[in-house]
Amino acid sequence: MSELRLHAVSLTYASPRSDTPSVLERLTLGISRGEFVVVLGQSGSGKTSLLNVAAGFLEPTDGRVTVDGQAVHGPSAVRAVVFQDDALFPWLSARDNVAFPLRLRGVTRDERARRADALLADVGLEGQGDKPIWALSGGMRQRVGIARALASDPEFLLMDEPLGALDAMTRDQMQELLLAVWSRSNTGALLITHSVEEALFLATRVVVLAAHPGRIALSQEFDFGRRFLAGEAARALKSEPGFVAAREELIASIHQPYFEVAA
Ligand SMILES: Nc1ncnc2c1ncn2[C@@H]1O[C@H](COP(=O)(O)OP(=O)(O)OP(=O)(O)O)[C@@H](O)[C@H]1O
Repeated sequence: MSELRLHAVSLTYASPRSDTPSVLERLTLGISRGEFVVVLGQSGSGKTSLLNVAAGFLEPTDGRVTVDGQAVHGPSAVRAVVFQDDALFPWLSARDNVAFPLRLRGVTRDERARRADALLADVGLEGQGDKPIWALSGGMRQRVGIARALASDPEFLLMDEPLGALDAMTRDQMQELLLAVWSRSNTGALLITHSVEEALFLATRVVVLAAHPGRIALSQEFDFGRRFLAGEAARALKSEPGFVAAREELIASIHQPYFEVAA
């Protein structure tokens, strides 16, 4: 089983001051294919920094990042990233946005269009390929972003607040879609969110970061998402006593002093 792993990763942003504190300190975290890891933590606890290190956008100051034990440096198609603001090319159609990574890989024009349309259908946008980006709603744009990330056939899907800008109803629908896409694509997912409910619903494992310096304060497994995929209703799961109790415990843990655990 393929694994993306951060080994004792520390990160300090370059600063002229020598006493700049670490943003991440000796943080160890593994994400296997088939796992859905969701990271919670107070603002400034280092969540985005952690994702940027995992994606290869930032090189750790200390420690290392591996995929299947092999050290990785820099971004790669194996670790696809979905951003909060979708980061699409506004002058291209939905299809051409999704096809873009395929174009970089030299896939022929017809094959690109065929695969892009299939990926759009996978995220519920069948027949919408010709639409320009500006004609799509926020939720639809985010779906195009997810389809584009999947186009490179990644092993890992890294998502920084992908649903943060959406209204509550669209966000609920997109959570369900994310679970379906994750399950079908058999990727390892790493998602950052400020929503404890979203974390609980999606995650096979929730990781809470403690701040200053960013480190893992809590790592706990859940199965609400898997139960949803097995046919249970989302609303029923989210109002279950076990879900509500876990939500309250996670909220409390985000605001507490911590001891360190390895994930
Ligand atoms: N490019 C940068 N240069 C210097 N410091 C940075 C940079 N990016 C982030 N930081 C600092 O690193 C710390 C962690 O930031 P990060 O964005 O990773 O936290 P976060 O948990 O994602 O926060 P939020 O929930 O508000 O998005 C913060 O103190 C932030 O000010």
